[in-house]
Amino acid sequence: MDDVLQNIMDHAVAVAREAGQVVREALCDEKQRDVMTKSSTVDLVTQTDQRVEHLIIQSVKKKFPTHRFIGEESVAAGEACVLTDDPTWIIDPIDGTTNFVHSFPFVAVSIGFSVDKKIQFGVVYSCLEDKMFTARRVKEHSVTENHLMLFSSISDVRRSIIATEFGSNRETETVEKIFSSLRNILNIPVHGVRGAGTAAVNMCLVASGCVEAYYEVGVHVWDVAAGSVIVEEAGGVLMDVEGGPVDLMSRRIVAANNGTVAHIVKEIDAFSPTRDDAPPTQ
Ligand SMILES: O=P([O-])([O-])O[C@@H]1[C@@H](O)[C@H](O)[C@@H](O)[C@H](O)[C@@H]1O
Ligand SMILES: [Mg+2]
Ligand SMILES: [Mg+2]
Repeated sequence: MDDVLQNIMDHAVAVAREAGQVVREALCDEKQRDVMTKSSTVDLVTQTDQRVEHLIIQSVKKKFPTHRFIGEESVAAGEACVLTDDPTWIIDPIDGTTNFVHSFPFVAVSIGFSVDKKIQFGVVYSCLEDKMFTARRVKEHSVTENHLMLFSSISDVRRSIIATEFGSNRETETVEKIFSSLRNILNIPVHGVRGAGTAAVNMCLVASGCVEAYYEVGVHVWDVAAGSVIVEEAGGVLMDVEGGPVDLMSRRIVAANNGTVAHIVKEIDAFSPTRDDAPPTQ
């Protein structure tokens, strides 16, 4: 399986880089950043998100015709978000669409690959920074990135920077929960709170020692699938926001450099969005 998996991963890296070039070119063309909305007026999508996802899926289908897909924009168009044991590509064609629309410099192509419901490798290409983060689930740590800094060994959360996002749900109750968690984290106190505007890049910031932890409630499996293996293979830990094992379909995640910092979970005012794999409502 090793050579076969490496061949698949090599293709993921190549198609992520190709997709990143499409994103960079689209950034220069207002039309290709025209905004449409999905679950809320601030949950943005553009024709470029859709075009990049199509490019990736068609490229993979040619080489690996039996593989399955979970793509953010395919799910938005009505495809089921169901993870089977089959080889499955979990794709966020543009993670950080709001950043893309506003030319804010953190925009990633995120590709996770699953077999037997386990993420085998992750590829996150931060395409405006031209940083390619990859990791493959093997015994030894396998994270590669051309700018990887030292993984953070900080275990005192009062000396940490924590990353999070405000998401795209503006319902009063959700916003209250988000600010309640933010207040609790800030009052630890931590050195700072940051957000790149993309879950995948936030997780790569954990893996590269730039922040000590990232948490969010409201993400989707395509936001975090690739980053999950990049964090773990860098030596980090994943957890649910209330502690316990992470469930990538639950829309809740903590990614931390170590188990001590992961205890920020006790500060998070958790809630449970509708799961990614929930049956469609009639
Ligand atoms: O939509 P997208 O840009 O692919 O992904 C984004 C995530 O990376 C981010 O963590 C979340 O807060 C945003 O609401 C959005 O979901
Ligand atoms: Mg995303
Ligand atoms: Mg996206």
